[in-house]
This record gives sequence, C-alpha cells and structure tokens, in this order.
Amino acid sequence: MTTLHEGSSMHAGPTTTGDSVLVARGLSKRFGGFMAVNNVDLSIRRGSIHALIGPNGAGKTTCFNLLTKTLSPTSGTIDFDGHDITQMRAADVARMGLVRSFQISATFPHMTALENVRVALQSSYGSTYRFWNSLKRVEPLNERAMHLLERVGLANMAKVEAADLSYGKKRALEIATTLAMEPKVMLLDEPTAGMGHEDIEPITELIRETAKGRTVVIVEHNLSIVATLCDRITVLQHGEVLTEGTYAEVSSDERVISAYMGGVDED
Ligand SMILES: Nc1ncnc2c1ncn2[C@@H]1O[C@H](COP(=O)(O)OP(=O)(O)OP(=O)(O)O)[C@@H](O)[C@H]1O
Repeated sequence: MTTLHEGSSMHAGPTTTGDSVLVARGLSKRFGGFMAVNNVDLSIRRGSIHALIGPNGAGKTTCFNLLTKTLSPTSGTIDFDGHDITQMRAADVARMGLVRSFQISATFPHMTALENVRVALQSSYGSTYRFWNSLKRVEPLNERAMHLLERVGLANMAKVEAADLSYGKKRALEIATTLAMEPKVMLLDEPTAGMGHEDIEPITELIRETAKGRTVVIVEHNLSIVATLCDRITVLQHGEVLTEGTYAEVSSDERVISAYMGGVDED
C-alpha cells in the first residue's frame, strides 16, 4: 500500500498565473438525506495536473461526476473557461473541451484500435452521418486517428481489435479516444485502477505527456502517482475540502494523515 510520504513532486509547484479554467463554487450533492459532496469550492488552474484525493467515501467520484456533468448538483455552480456550465449537458461541455476519459471509451471491442479512435473523432465533429460517408472522406480521419495512436504508443497496434489489447493498452486507447475530442481539460477517473505494476509507469508517462498544453483533473488512489504527476492536490473528506496544496504540503498536513489513518480500517 502506498503511504502519503512515498514519491516526490517532479513539478516545480503550482502554476503561478492564477488563471483558473474550471471553477466550482459551493458545489453540493445530496443523495436522499446524505450529503455526498458538501459546499465544495474548487479552482483548477489552467495547465496544471490537479488531483482529487481522499479516503474511501470522501466524495471524490461524486465530485468528479459533478464536474463532468454526469451528475447534476443539488446546489452550487461550475464555470468552465469563463462559461457557467452548471445547467449544461455532458455532451455539450465535452464539445466545449471539458472531456472525461472513457466518456467515449473503447466500448467497441470488435473494432480495431484505429476504428475506435476514428469513431471518437467522428463524434467530436458532432456528426454521426459521417460514419457512413465514402472512404475518401474517411481517409483524413484515418490519418488523424493514426497520429493519435502514435501519441499513445499504439501505432503498431492500429489493426488489432480493442478486445485483444492488454489492459494497459486498452487504457492507452481510451486516452487516444479522449484526445480525439481535443480536450482543454481532460478528467481521468482512476486511470491506473486495476493495472499491473508493468502498466502503471507507461500510463503515468502517457498522462504526463498528454497533459502538455492542457489541464488534467485526476481522481487517483495511488498516491505515489499523485506525488510524481500532480501540481496541485485537493483532499476531500466527508464530502468537504479538507485542504489543498502541493503534494509536499498536503502529505505533511496532520489532518490529512489522520484522515487517511482513519480510512485504513474502512478498506
Ligand atoms: N448514487 C448514490 N446514492 C447514494 N449514496 C451515494 C451514491 N453515490 C455515492 N454515494 C455515497 O456518497 C459517498 C461518497 O461516495 P464517492 O463514491 O463519491 O466517494 P469516493 O471518495 O469516490 O470513494 P471511493 O474512494 O471509495 O471510490 C459515499 O458514502 C457513498 O456511499
């Protein structure tokens, strides 16, 4: 199990522009009588890799689902790139550039890696009819899809069916399909979950590489990945923000240590 003190940030620290691309104010989600997310303020700096961490049941996934518009908040607002997106649909904010990975996932196991990325590209253009268009029109999409496969290290597997890819390569393919949407902000929900040790490093490297020129928000249980990858970390507990800072700051915070110690028994 990873401890809070493993790893160290390879980034210089938070970006200093103060320019936030994604801002949540007073975000809350009630399930029945239970507040899973309670009055959360979040400010994601443009160009940063920002993690949401916290012990089991802290509200990370609920918060993530609110940010990606998979869930509607009970109260609060979300601004993306200067627009109030609180009432918008996930598909519309995805077209604006707020994209969750696996939103358009490799859910076509019997299509090749290339075909999967091509479908994602077609969706990102918002016109499914192109799917049935002539081969001539599909050709530029193939080139773009190949380029994306190259970026995630799958160029030599373009013709392999998604079902036949290893778990780590499937995740890489999912990142390629996400990149097809040209996200300004890419949100990744536990990208290394269920991965063997051998896949974790390449996927971490891939996230670092694809984060260049964009913002990444990540929910991740593996704290050594958070330590090496993330500029900024928000720690949630009982649906509320416990603290926020660099990994060095949050990992030395007594409240965070005790929140995690409390969480160990729940595992
Ligand atoms: N649809 C739902 N209905 C009722 N309660 C829910 C629902 N979704 C989440 N919860 C509750 O909200 C709380 C926060 O859950 P959430 O999944 O957001 O936490 P988490 O930090 O992602 O946890 P984990 O690390 O275990 O994945 C939990 O107590 C959970 O049981």
